[in-house]
Amino acid sequence: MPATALQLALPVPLPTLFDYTPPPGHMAGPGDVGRRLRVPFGPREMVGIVTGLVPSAPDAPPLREALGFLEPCPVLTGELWDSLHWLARYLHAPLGEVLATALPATLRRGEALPDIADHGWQLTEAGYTALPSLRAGAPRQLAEWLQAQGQCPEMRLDIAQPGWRAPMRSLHKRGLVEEIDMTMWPPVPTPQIGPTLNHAQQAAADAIRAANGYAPFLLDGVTGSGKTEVYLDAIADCLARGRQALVLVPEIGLTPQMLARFEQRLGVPVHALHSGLNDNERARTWWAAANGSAQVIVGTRSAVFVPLPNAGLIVIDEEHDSSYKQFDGIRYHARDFAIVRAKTMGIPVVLGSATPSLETLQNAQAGRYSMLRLTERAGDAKPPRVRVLDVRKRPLQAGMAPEMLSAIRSAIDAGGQVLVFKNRRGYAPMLLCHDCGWSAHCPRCSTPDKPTPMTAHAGGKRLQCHHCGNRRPAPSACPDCAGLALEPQGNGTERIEELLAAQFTDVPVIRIDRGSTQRRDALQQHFDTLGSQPGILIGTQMLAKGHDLPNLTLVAVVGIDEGLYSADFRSGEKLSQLLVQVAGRAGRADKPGEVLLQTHHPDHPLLHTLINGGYHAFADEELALRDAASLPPYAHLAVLRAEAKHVDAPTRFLAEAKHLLEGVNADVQAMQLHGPLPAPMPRRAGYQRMQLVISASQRKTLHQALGTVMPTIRTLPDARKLRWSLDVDAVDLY
Ligand SMILES: Nc1ncnc2c1ncn2[C@@H]1O[C@H](COP(=O)(O)OP(=O)(O)OP(=O)(O)O)[C@@H](O)[C@H]1O
Ligand SMILES: [Zn+2]
Repeated sequence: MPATALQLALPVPLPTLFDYTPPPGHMAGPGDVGRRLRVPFGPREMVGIVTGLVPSAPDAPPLREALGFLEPCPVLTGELWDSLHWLARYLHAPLGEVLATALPATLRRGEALPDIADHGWQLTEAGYTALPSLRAGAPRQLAEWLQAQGQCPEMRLDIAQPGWRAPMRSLHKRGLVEEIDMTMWPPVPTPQIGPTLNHAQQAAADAIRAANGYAPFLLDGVTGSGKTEVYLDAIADCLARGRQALVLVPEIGLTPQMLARFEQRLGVPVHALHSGLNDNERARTWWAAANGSAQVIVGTRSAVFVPLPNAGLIVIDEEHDSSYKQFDGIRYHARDFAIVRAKTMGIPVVLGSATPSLETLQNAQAGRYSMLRLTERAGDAKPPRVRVLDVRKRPLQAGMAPEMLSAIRSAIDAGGQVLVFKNRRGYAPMLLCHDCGWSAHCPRCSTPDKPTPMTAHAGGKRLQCHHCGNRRPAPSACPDCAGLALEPQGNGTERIEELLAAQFTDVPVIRIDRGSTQRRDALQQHFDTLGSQPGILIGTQMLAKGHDLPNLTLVAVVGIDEGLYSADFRSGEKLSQLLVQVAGRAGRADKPGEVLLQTHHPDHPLLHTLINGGYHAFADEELALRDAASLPPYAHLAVLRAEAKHVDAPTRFLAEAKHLLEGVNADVQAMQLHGPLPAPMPRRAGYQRMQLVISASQRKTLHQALGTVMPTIRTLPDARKLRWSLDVDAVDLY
């Protein structure tokens, strides 16, 4: 009988699988597929996944021997296993890298499977005694909370007390708390009843409940229309059928409040998966899903890889959000992969948005998705009134017209809250010498033709490149003429904050952007600081989506003009989504909302269409334009990118790739190749960036061509020397 070898996918950038003889004493069998195996690879050790069994030919050179399995059972099985194979083929990516991306980091590194017994905490006797005399601070606050809870599992702490680990450690050191094993979940509070669904919500909920098997829905509901209530109804129905539900949300949307709301309403533990968790926590949730003990999983992009042995529903909130697309490594799109999984599992999938992506709208129009519309706001809330403010020739302060400032004043005086939106972080987008015209550029991202300005921060004292992260102190004198007339040009959120804080000393003025809100719970802390009192929030697109601030009555949009004339074909879509979403924060409860949109281009067709016809009018026009220009969603794109310190090698590599693609047989004539050309951002962090855009009207054509040439492209001599990537369905051509 010929011996059987194990075939393995390893996390290496090669499209091949690797054969090994089984570890000593093990007879390979079909049950090994999907198991993690440690193997020698070159001088190193690696963890791979068994993909199949192969007969080892007696006359072939001897294979290396595997070191050992990491556990007795497969970690990847069933539908997820099949879907990941599909994903590797679709992205033309090595299977080993795709499988590694799907696994939680600890499992990828070869650590043991997590212990999913539930750990919890409680006060000790000493803790109860010492509590009244503890100093005020985080540990005391946590101890008081624990006293009220009795015993509390860690997962509940993650939701209700974000940042609990440090104060818990401090209490633990003093013997005031102890860790306990909570194999049984304490009951979640009895589910709270939500608002009675309105007619449109009920119709949407009924349609989802009636679905049988794979059924994709677009829940297209204006901002504040109560899409979340429809999701909750669908999830409750899924739980009642004894099935698991996966909810994908954008990075920004996953707040402790949102999790708590889901848990209260569903009456079961809600398992979160997001970048704020450590690797062990992520692995625990992943494995709890694989065991079916996690019934509801709410997570950001990478949560699309959780195993769902007993799935009943997938929800993708804000389906248009760009954070669903992975921008490096394995460039998957979580929304699209979620739909593929739903199809394989034969379950409904709900895509929700007030501003659906054009891809999704086109799928709905073509009848591939059922369209569910919520055209009115829920409850008594009314849509906000939108006014365009023409600021040509107006005197501006920190980029804001006097009418804007007085509107903010009126809103505050009426007891409301104001959101000032400016999609530019920092103090000013540029530092300029008024004497000689010198300006600060990033030395790592600029080219002679295309200088990249550095953004001024801290009132102009620091410089930062928003493309590569390069930072340095601002010079005190002009490096060219030694003059002292260095001036920050233009306006970012910091400068707006400076002005508003000086003018509105009677209310809190809070800036929210990536600079001020590094930590996940910081955003909520900002909201808590504000409470329901009058005040001003200044923010970038972090503030545009998903937040429900009942007292927000005015949204002041300062400066969107940069976006109106961008070269990227998706810029109109992105800008429209951003504007509609940010406008949608106003007037979500009983107080009416107003949106003031300041621009130097009041007659721009995009603004005109959006304001008079709304997002759908824009989308219809834009879809017609895309169709005429053969752009996505009417064409399918892949971008081959390459970069190096010097531009020659990337150019040569892409030219060879192009040559190979041109050589593919005749039935792929319907394919267009653009490039090699410098990327719209031709240099970043010292690397020259080139790209080749491949497009085809038929998805199949594109994939046939890529399938034919990618294996050869990987073996080109330059492929090993360069940084390069293939991005199928690229979203950004940057
Ligand atoms: N049927 C209803 N009756 C009364 N209030 C409701 C109803 N449905 C939802 N609401 C309330 O309306 C508000 C908006 O709901 P929700 O946050 O679900 O909207 P959304 O469609 O997700 O909005 P967005 O897309 O802007 O985030 C919430 O405060 C919610 O509690
Ligand atoms: Zn830079």
